[in-house]
Amino acid sequence: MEWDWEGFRHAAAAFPKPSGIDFSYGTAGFRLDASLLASTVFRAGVLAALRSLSMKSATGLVITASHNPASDNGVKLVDPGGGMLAMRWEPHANAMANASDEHALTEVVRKIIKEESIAFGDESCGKVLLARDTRPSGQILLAAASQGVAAVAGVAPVDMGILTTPQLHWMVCALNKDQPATEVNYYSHLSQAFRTLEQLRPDKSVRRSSLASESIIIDGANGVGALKLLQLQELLENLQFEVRNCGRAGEGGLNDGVGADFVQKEKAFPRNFDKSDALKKCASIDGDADRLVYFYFISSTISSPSTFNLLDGDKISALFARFIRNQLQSLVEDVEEKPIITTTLVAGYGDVRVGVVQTAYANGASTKYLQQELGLEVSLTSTGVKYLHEKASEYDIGIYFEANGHGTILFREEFLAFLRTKHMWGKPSIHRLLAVSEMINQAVGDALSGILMVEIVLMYLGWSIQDWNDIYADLPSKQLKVKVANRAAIRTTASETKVVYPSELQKAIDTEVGKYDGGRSFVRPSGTEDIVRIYAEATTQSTADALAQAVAFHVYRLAGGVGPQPS
Ligand SMILES: CC(=O)N[C@H]1[C@@H](OP(=O)(O)O)O[C@H](CO)[C@@H](O)[C@@H]1O
Ligand SMILES: [Mg+2]
Repeated sequence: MEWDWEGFRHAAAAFPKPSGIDFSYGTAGFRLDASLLASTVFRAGVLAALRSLSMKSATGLVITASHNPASDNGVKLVDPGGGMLAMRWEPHANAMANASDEHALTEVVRKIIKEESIAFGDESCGKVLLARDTRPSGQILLAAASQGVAAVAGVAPVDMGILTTPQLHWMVCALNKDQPATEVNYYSHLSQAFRTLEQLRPDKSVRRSSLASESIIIDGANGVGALKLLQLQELLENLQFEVRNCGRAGEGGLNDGVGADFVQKEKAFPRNFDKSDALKKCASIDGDADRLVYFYFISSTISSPSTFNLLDGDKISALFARFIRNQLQSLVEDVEEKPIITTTLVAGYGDVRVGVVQTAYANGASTKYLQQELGLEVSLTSTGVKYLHEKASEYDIGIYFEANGHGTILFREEFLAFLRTKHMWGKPSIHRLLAVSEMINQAVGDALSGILMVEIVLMYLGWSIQDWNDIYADLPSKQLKVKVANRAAIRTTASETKVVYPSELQKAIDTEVGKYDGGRSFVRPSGTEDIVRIYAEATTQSTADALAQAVAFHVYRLAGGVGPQPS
């Protein structure tokens, strides 16, 4: 098959790059005001098509700006395994997005084809699955991406319509395993696994604690996830949830005072929730349904003030880790002698490596709980799901979550194959682990499958949301942002916990940390905004606040702060 370069240039010329913008494939793809994105998504379509040819498998592309305002949009690329675009290809994405015109773009594409040894022939055929969230700009941008895919010889775009980001990841993964890449199959997979886990509950009569409630109220962020939750609900007999903020008239706009990012950052009710929901189990997902947090409110009494309780990604991770650990423990023959299962010797398999992956933003109390209470190995990576996912895939069972609520549980294929051959052992824990691997999205963090997992674990334990919250108390923490002239001026090491440049900055942070009992602080340049983030933890809220303030001041002073100086 001949590449029609003239046709390619012609197609690209219809999507001129806006001048004066430097596009960057950040922590999670390109994201910007929607009016500036047509050229970028066309080019992302071209890249997804090239990646498909290079891997001889289907890839994916989703138009979304997640928790950002409705006027923004963005594009995320999905690799054949269902994970995010291989980091090695990100420079290609940047080079293409920033090519000045169709001629420069053609040169960049030729270079990528050569570097990646992409072959074109009659037999070469690729496929790119495309989806979008509910943003008004989505349809036009998806059409641009589709034209980008079609501009590459031998690659077909397939429009999957409106989906959550994790649904598209799941479908790319399914398609490449020759399974039906349909929404119906996604729901039936999740709901079937949920039912299996319900049936495998050890003691169905386990008494729920007083606050345990079957029902759950979910804030859908007025986005795509809300619509999909309603579809999922139809297949679940024993799990009731009420979805608020579905984008109905009068409920407000996408991500506008609603959604997981809002709830996690503000530690406050999203719109359409209030004090009348006291003691109810509530959850919130983000605008593309790849993040999940839980929360509940306790009203004030004569002796205590009201509290808004957030159960973030760290707490979800701890709950999942506890469940996985318990299931594995019952696979070990001499449980008594092996109460701690960082590695568990399972007859016929050997050491099962279980690990939990966190970033430096994980609350110190969660790390302590995982290590000391559960006896699990905890690894630290840089911020960004792509790093956590990669690390988690090194384990037989790897649990990863960012504090913001994005995460999942990954099972190594060899370990699952082993479990499948051991069905005859008759141990329910084998069937439970297999069902969890079917229910929880193996491609990427998925709020929908996350909700099912949280609910089933609470059901097993007979726990209320408050019981779950009480597994550990978060250390008081504070996050601040400082605007600097050039965020690249700060360089870090040790999974972003130490500054290497400017070196005086780390010395100043160490001095400040030394002043506070139990203090911890680090700074890093954001990968999604033009700022430096400051994180501080201490034994009281006022000392955590003071430590964060002091460190923010040093960032401003030593790393080229602009605008108002932190006090
Ligand atoms: C502290 C924080 O929440 N950082 C977020 C944020 O990245 P930054 O590089 O910190 O801007 O957005 C990322 C993409 O959604 C997410 O992966 C990450 O956890
Ligand atoms: Mg998201």
